Amino acid sequence: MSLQRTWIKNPLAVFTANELDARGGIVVEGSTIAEVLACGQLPSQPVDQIADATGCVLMPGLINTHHHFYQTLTRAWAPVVNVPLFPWLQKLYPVWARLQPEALGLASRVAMAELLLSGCTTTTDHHYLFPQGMEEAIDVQVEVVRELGMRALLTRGSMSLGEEQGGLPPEQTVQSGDTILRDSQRLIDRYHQRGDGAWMQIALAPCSPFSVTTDIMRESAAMAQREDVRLHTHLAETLDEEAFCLKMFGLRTVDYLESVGWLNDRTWLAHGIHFNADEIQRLGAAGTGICHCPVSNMRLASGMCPTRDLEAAGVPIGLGVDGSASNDASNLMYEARQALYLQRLKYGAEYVTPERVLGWATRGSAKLIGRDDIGQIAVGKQADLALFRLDELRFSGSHDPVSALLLCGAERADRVMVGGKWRVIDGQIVGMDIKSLICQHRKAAAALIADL
Ligand SMILES: Nc1nc2[nH]c(O)nc2c(=O)[nH]1
Repeated sequence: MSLQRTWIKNPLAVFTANELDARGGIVVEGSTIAEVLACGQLPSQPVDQIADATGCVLMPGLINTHHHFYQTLTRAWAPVVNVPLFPWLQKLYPVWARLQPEALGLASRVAMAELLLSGCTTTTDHHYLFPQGMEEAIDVQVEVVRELGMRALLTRGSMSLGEEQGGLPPEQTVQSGDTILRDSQRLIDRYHQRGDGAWMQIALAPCSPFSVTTDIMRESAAMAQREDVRLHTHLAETLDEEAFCLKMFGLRTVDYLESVGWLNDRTWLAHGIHFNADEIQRLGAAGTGICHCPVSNMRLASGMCPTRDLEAAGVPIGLGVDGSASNDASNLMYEARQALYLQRLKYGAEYVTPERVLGWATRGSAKLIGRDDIGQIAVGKQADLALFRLDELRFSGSHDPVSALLLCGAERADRVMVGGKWRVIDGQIVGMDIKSLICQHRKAAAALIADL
């Protein structure tokens, strides 16, 4: 049986994340991109369907490389609106310790729906809370990913260093090393897909230096190498974390990372702000990736990721929205806009261009999660695509369409395709009752903080 061929025709402009000319549109065959047409070029063979992209910017689906979906239940919670990371976490841990599977399912659905509507086709999630009753948290998320038809890299997060051992999280939120490793192995065996076109992948993600033991860092690295899966953690997010590492381990953060076997190209780090020049060179030599989370870094006043210095040293840069208790939006286009403006303050307008930032959100993010089959428009890549209409009021009078996406504040895709299937049409998620989801999610969010 021949595969269905769809010509996405007549785009106003195309951002390919490479040097290709795709002004003639692209042909999708089954789940992949079969033809990239230069200006005026026609498909080489007949097509079954035409998708009219008139007035739209066509681009690769965005890729989100850091999130905590469950935190959509604690957005804009008054007690933590005006505090930095450590007190923010200490106030929130007891709330999050109440999380149960149904609420996690709703939270994950809300986060992914927001991402999808912002043009995101692949997301990661860093889930590190497994209180009683939540042993199958990642399994719950797998079901939601499948329901929404996105690609995902779900990370098995963990916390094992409780307050009694000098860590930050309370005892009821930590697990034993054995439990963490057993579940990590189970999830890899059950869900991790390999190769081009993978829909579901698993990575290992001990939470942060102040919430996990060195043993679990080392053992996770060993398992990741044995199973060939990726490693993820928070690092160098705040100066409090740096002080913690110096006090607890007698090491700066990157030395600590190296000491536990993580300074390599299997690892990508969330935030990556507080590095010195030598550490930046070492991260680059190792090929360790950094996920820049500008909104969270501003919200928690954590600092500013040194993206240009990192890139100059060879560090791959991607983008992430971070958890919704510190952003509080799961909109990757909005995040890209914030990255553009924040980074311009440090590195100037000439370096921090819309194309560079969209590159971080697509091809750069793909590299962080070890994928070459997504994040750009080229023949043979997965047909993960986003189309943004530029006929809304906010774009009126704009000239350069790709720049306009960020400068005029695009926030909602008109159409989104994942692996050749339309998941968003006319700005609506296919088959999803958003009103009902909001109603259930709001109830779950209210229940989580009730009586506190
Ligand atoms: N922005 C965030 N940083 C963190 N560090 C840590 O241990 N947990 C978190 C988190 O949820 N968000």
